[in-house]
Amino acid sequence: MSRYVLEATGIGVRFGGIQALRDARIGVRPGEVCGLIGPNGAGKTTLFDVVSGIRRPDAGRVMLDGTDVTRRSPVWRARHGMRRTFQRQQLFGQLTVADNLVVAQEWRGGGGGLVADVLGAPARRRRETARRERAADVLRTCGLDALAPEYAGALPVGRARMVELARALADPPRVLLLDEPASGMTADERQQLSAVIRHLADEQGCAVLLVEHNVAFVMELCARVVVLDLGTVLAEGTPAEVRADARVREAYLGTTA
Ligand SMILES: Nc1ncnc2c1ncn2[C@@H]1O[C@H](COP(=O)(O)OP(=O)(O)OP(=O)(O)O)[C@@H](O)[C@H]1O
Repeated sequence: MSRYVLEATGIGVRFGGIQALRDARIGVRPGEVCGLIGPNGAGKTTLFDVVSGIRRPDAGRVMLDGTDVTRRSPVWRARHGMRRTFQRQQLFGQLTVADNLVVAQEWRGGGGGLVADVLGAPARRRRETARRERAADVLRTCGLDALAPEYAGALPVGRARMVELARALADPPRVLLLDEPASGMTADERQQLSAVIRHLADEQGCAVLLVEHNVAFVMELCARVVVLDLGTVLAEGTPAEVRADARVREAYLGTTA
């Protein structure tokens, strides 16, 4: 089995008197879809924040492709192929769906700076065209092409969530972190979401880690599931192994699956 492209080990995070994470760990391999589940307050979002670089842990380390990135910024991690979405939507509501995806590629710079922007230098225009084409491709992959000219702020929640995913894909990620991607989606939308995530993992070798409260969705999509409880890993394995685990049933699944 291939090694982890993303691995966090021994992670500890404390908020005042609350030990949110204690010796927590998570790893994802290229082409793997891994689910992170657990009861409210288990520490899932905190672990996500540590992995994506938003929060520095008090203990432990995060490795990306064999490099210790524990002290690297979220931007540095993004430049090295890591993308994430958030529980709360982060789209630019006054921009169209297509423009949201174009903007997501702007961090690479346009080439030539402000002067090139103002003068409309050919290299700048070519880059803009390439970004628009890339945006159109990703929207097609996500089944969103019809929404390209719509304002992102006017979309129903399930569609907006899908656009968030599309935006995270505008620059092809090697590691994708999805926080509650299916929340607010209809059953059809969830199915479409699953298909896009599977395509990313299977065809592009992307490593996907997702936090999701919809346990049925996780169990169907993910090859491996990690269960967090009280800030530490309670169990880990295939969906069938996790479902059969007595401690997991007692702490979590007993009431939800
Ligand atoms: N900024 C913060 N300040 C203080 N305590 C926090 C903070 N963020 C999280 N916590 C606490 O840390 C623990 C883990 O929270 P976290 O949000 O990571 O859990 P979660 O598993 O994502 O929960 P949920 O499923 O409800 O989103 C909880 O006890 C929470 O109250």
